[in-house]
Amino acid sequence: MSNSLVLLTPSQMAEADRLTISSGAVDGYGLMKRAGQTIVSELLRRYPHCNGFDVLCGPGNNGGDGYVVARLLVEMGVMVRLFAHGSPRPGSDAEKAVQDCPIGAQSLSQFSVLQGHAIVDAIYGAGLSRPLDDAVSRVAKECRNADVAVISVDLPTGVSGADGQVLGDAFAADLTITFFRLKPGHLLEPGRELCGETIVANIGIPDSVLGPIAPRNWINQPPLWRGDFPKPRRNQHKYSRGHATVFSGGAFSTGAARLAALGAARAGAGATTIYSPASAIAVNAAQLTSIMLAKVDTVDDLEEVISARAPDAFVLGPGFGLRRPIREFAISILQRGGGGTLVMDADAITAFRDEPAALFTAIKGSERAVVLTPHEGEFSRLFPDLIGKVRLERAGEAARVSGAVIVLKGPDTIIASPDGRIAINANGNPWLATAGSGDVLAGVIAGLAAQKMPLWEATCAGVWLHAEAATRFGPGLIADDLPGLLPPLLAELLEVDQLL
Ligand SMILES: NC(=O)C1=CN([C@@H]2O[C@H](COP(=O)(O)OP(=O)(O)OC[C@H]3O[C@@H](n4cnc5c(N)ncnc54)[C@H](O)[C@@H]3O)[C@@H](O)[C@H]2O)[C@@H](O)CC1
Ligand SMILES: [K+]
Repeated sequence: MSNSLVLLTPSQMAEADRLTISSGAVDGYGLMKRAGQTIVSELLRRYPHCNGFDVLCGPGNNGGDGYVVARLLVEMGVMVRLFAHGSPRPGSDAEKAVQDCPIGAQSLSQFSVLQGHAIVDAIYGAGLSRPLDDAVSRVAKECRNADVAVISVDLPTGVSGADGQVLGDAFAADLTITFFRLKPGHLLEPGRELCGETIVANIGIPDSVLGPIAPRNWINQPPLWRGDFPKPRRNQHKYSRGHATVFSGGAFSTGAARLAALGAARAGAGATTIYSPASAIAVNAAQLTSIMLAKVDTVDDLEEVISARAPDAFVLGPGFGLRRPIREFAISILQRGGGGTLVMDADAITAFRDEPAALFTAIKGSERAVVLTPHEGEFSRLFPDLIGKVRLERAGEAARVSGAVIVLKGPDTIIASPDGRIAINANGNPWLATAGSGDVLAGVIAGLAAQKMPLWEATCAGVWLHAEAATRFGPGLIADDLPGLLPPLLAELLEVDQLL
């Protein structure tokens, strides 16, 4: 699993600093000087024409980075105005940085925006622990409302590195420079938006510190799961490649199932079948070519089709409707042995709002693995106890409570495994906010799971592929386009030139 995709919480980052310092490789002030040096290089490269920099320093090490930046800029003859909020603890690295800084600081309360100056925000970073006080909020607001470039050190002051939430108020940066690894707050909204462009600087912390830290959060990018991505083999037949199935809604709502089925088939399932109620068979039949069709109205019908040809994956929920026996279908699939995966989306999630515990018990007692793909509304129906917690915590807790892989959908989709691993998706885009796109996603995940890709990895891959397809298509995307956009992405992932 790729080391470069690791996300570190602020406390894990503090541990990375501590391990680096205790290894003797570099001391704390040395790390701070390297951080300051990197920031200054970026400032000079990106803002060569500004009249000067206003460096705003807090009382901790984030402020310490700011004092190093101010010193280096002054030494280069650049105009600097320095503003301090609180003073560093005696004996701290930040205090050393103050002592080495050739210019004095005014109080932050004296600050007002000066046209032509860029702002270096070094008030709080990883140590932010409570809402900003009025003095800092006022400056954050003034900078947000002014036409001025803001460069934030580590994180925009006010944004929590742990979860991207705003504590009281926050700066909105054009550029955020963080160190060693991204933090969840750089990817989770609203933090991501407030960071502007984010870059990760190497300040000499060795990758070896990640061993003892054992991180559990990652950015969702192909190196996270490429090694598990299903590779077709010459000796496979269609069923051994993986059989995915999708439950259709009634005659007036069959499209969602077809979108999911096409998603599964394009993701590489060798065979895909739609289980349709008798009332919708004619509508489905008229629209399907390579996708197979079977009649399923009752739990008995379901048992029969499963016995005839045990599927590797099921998609239940999209367009299904709540008046038909959706809970019974879910429970029947879970209680029947046979392995494989059940992807539950939309109505399949909502159907259990009055008895979520019954679903979780069935999932935990089942031989099958489950993925739940709720958006926020569906999530709160199934996990009302978790309302009020931040998204990252909610997704992780929901996975533990339910025993399912959770895809908490949004601009920053989170994929949480019951074993505690979490990936945050970073390639989401506005084009995906279109009817039916979630149905395709459920199908793609089922298609990958049907090929025996490990489930959390399959889910991460599905979320990434789905978003990447939309990004490459851009404006005008409708969900019908998505399955057809997958082949070139698969070709890249599989490096087909080398495969055959
Ligand atoms: N050796 C290290 O640990 C390194 C740390 N670095 C910098 O150090 C930063 C973390 O430093 P710190 O842990 O000192 O934390 P911060 O500098 O972010 O915060 C300082 C302290 O302010 C107080 N505080 C937090 N929120 C507050 C609020 N809203 N109002 C008033 N006071 C508040 C807390 O007691 C906190 O410890 C990173 O963001 C990074 O910029 C870098 O210099 C690289 C090396
Ligand atoms: K900051």
